[in-house]
Amino acid sequence: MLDGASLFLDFDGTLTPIAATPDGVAVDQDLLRLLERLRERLDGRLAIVSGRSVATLRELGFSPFLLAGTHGLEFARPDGPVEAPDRPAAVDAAEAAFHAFADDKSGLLVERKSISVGLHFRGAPQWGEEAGGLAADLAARHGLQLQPGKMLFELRPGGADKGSAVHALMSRAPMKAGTPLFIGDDVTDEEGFAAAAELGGNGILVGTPRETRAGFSLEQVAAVRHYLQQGVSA
Ligand SMILES: O=P(O)(O)OC[C@H]1O[C@H](O[C@H]2O[C@H](CO)[C@@H](O)[C@H](O)[C@H]2O)[C@H](O)[C@@H](O)[C@@H]1O
Repeated sequence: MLDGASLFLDFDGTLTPIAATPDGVAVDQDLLRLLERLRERLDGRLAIVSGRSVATLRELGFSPFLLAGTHGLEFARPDGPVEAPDRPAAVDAAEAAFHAFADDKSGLLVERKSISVGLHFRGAPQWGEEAGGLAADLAARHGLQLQPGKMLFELRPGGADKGSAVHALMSRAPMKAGTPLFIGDDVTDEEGFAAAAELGGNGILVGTPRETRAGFSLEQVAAVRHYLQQGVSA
């Protein structure tokens, strides 16, 4: 399936196991070398499509790759400038409200991102329902998009998702020369799977089986790594 593919890779939960906190993830040199070799084999048709900001993806080591960050709101060519909307004042207001809710509750964490903000409750799942209610209220009040994730509620500007990112990248070189294959684990990856299918490609869901628009599955991050390694050596 990798032959002739334009490969779209999610990051958290796909290329690296889920960690207790956003800062707890690590990107090893073996992974970066593997992705570089794969990109070479695919004539450049490899992109990382993540909920992380482009700035964070670059801090993690992905500067030399084609990137779509913040769930399709930001784009950057390898080592090139970042195309992104400005951070709206509404996101700052939501961030302040998240802090007012979270700062006196052990285990909750507010993640400030370039043009969005996340409220993580992995360290305090008992607050998940209330955190979701707050995030929904703030989304409605400030005209923001509510993006649920894994033990996480994010608020961001609307108008894009991982599906629109796939469509945008597939309209340009180098990705447009291949058939899209989207690999991801999260609900936010479903739009990516759907877009890949609309364009004649497919998706691979990583992790616990669920209703999905992906046609294939891999059970865990280690299996993704193995699959990509096979793609390089085939
Ligand atoms: O689209 P992705 O690359 O999968 O990014 C989605 C979000 O991932 C991060 O949060 C998730 O991973 C954390 C580290 O493993 C984990 O602690 C958290 O519970 C998960 O929700 C990241 O922090 C977010 O900014 C991304 O949007």
